[in-house]
Amino acid sequence: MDLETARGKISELDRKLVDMLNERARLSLNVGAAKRQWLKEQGDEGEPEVYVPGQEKRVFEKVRNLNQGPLSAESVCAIYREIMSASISLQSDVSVGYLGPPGTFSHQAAMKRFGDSLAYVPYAKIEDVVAAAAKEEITYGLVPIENSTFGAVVQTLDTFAVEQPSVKIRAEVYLPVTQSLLSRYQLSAIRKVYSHPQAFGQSRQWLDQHLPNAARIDVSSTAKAAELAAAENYTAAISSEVCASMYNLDVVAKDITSTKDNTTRFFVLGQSSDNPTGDDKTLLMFTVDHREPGALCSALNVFAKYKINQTAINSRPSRQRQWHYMFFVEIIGHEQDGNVASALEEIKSYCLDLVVLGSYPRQSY
Ligand SMILES: O=C(O)C(=O)C[C@]1(C(=O)O)C=C[C@@H](O)C=C1
Repeated sequence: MDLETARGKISELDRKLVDMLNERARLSLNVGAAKRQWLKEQGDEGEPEVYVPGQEKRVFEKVRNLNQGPLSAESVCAIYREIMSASISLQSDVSVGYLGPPGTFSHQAAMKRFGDSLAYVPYAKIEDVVAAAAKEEITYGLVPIENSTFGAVVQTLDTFAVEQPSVKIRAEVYLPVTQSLLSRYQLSAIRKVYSHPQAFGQSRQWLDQHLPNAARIDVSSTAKAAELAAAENYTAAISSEVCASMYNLDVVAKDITSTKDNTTRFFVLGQSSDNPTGDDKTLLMFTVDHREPGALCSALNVFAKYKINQTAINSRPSRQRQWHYMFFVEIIGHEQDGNVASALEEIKSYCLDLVVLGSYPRQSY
């Protein structure tokens, strides 16, 4: 086929594609109206949830399976990400808060999950993102929960303990994370390194080897670190490569993370969890009476009894009583699944307080 013919055919197809995209958009408006109507029938005058992670997972799985190439599954999914982003923004004005400034891994994870058509709002602290989501200053908030190299993000767990009744986890997002050393200086001239404690933890071996004498200063985010390194002499930041161009820095060393496949998991917080999809996880937060021998063990045994798998367990000081802990346990299943509901009922007798932080579709990306 010659150039002119091929371009002519593409142009014809583009016309059809735009028509079809708009047809899909009109259907999405119908979906929005149907959700509103359903809520009204339930006597709820509030706004329906526009972002439905379970439905998006089904759409992504379907288009992946339908795809015959030559486009890669990733390309088709990226296109669909933007189609659904536009669909969300058509249904409602949706804003997503994240730990800023722009360029942080939280920002990248938010963009990965919500696409280009929504409004993004940076906050200086994880606590501020959670509080903003709780007050509905933003529609959704995105917070880091754990990293595959350095473990739990304790600020997020501690914030859940404070804000727990007012936000629900709605979705999880995984983002591959590559840390780099950014600076205006060569390695030998660097005296001080700024970064977030998580990024220092993920790059400790490289730093010990290559910059053992440079001071390591914790700041609120990796993008904040880049901003500071751009303004101060003889300093560097451990940050994302994205921040090099954003803050006018050079990439002095690329991929300094201690482990391969370093990945951070994030939660999307909103007003409610999604409906069960048949493949969900649930995060619980509880305390047990530590004067009772084996209290934690008795609580966890309930999950074994109902054949519920636990995927993670973390503990944080309760801050109410010394040597008293808040446990965070993630299990397979949805709060509304029969076996989970029964286990939650039973486990209450072993817990001083039990909060379901949310149920969300299981993701691998
Ligand atoms: O099915 C829905 O609930 C929709 O709002 C439609 C749609 C889509 O465009 O496919 C849009 C946003 C949701 O996150 C999921 C799916």
